Amino acid sequence: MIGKLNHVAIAVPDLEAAADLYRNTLGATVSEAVDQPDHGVTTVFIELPNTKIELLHPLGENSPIAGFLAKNPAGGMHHVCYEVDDITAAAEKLKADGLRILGDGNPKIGAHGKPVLFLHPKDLCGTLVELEEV
Ligand SMILES: CC[C@@H](C(=O)O)C(=O)SCCNC(=O)CCNC(=O)[C@H](O)C(C)(C)COP(=O)(O)OP(=O)(O)OC[C@H]1O[C@@H](n2cnc3c(N)ncnc32)[C@H](O)[C@@H]1OP(=O)(O)O
Ligand SMILES: [Co+2]
Repeated sequence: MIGKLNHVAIAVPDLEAAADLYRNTLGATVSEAVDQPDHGVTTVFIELPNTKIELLHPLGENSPIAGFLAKNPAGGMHHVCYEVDDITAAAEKLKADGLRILGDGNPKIGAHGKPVLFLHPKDLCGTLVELEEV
């Protein structure tokens, strides 16, 4: 069911410093910061030859990444995102297999304008997984 690795997300306490590090020290192609109010985060995307890195910083008072950054104040790897062809079919199969879909259970439009959803980290080897329909 899952296809390509779309991105690996890293939560960071200082988005500008992290973007500078990837741009100037690691020599990567780094986007501008974009607020994602529907997701409670600000994102910066880094283009790599075979995938993307998503830098995440909390936006607003109820950011879903606030707890993670409180536990990991220096930042850390937050989620991996796998591509799927049909997110509704994927969600139905995963629910039938007992995995918990986070939020209201329905896909939302993600940073690339495509439907995304998240699966509980305790159901997937301690790793928060995002699915993106491509
Ligand atoms: C920009 C849009 C989109 C895109 O297109 O790319 C994005 O990427 S948006 C990214 C931000 N959005 C989300 O992460 C949405 C889904 N996440 C959530 O709903 C929450 O973050 C969460 C997974 C439910 C965790 O919320 P939290 O408030 O931290 O809850 P708990 O404290 O109850 O955590 C439960 C349990 O899970 C552990 N945990 C939390 N976060 C992670 C994580 N990222 N990876 C692995 N494990 C995680 C947490 O430590 C708790 O464990 P215990 O302490 O053992 O109970
Ligand atoms: Co993501």
